[in-house]
Amino acid sequence: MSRVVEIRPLTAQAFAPFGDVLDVSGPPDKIINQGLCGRYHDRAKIDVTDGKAGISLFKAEPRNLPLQLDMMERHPQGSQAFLPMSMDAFLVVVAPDADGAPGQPHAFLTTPGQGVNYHRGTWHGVLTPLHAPGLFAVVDRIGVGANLQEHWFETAYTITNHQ
Ligand SMILES: NC(=O)N[C@@H](O)C(=O)O
Ligand code: NI
Repeated sequence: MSRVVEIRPLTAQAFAPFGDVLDVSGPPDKIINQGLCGRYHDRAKIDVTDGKAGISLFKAEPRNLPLQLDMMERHPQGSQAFLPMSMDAFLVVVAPDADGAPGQPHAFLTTPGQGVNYHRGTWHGVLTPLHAPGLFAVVDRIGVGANLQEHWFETAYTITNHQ
């Protein structure tokens, strides 16, 4: 079984088993502010137990491709959304659960301005910008107690895009 994962363009359909895609493709749900703003209303499921939803900022180092994926993680007590604060694509890696560990990873490239919201318990790679400044707003659980399960692969996957 190849440990090479090809990056594909992110689509809401392909990502649906793992979470929500946030973007302004298509018409807005509401026009507000005297017709000067489109509201894309309630587009992601925030799901938190034993705590509250909070907004944090992440400033992450950009990575180069191909990427060695050594670890995936999940948050059993809450969803986690990454909303870019720059118009740069970033890498999103997710996997189904396979008996308590990540199954086959899937790698996606966002389009500039797209964000993602991992559903509670979705295996994912850590935030992986591909361009500076790597600045994101993050909406996730603020609470006490552990909310992070990591899985370190014995053999890393290689995340690549041949473009
Ligand atoms: N641990 C943390 O706050 N960040 C990770 O959850 C991540 O997905 O980047
Ligand atoms: Ni996370």
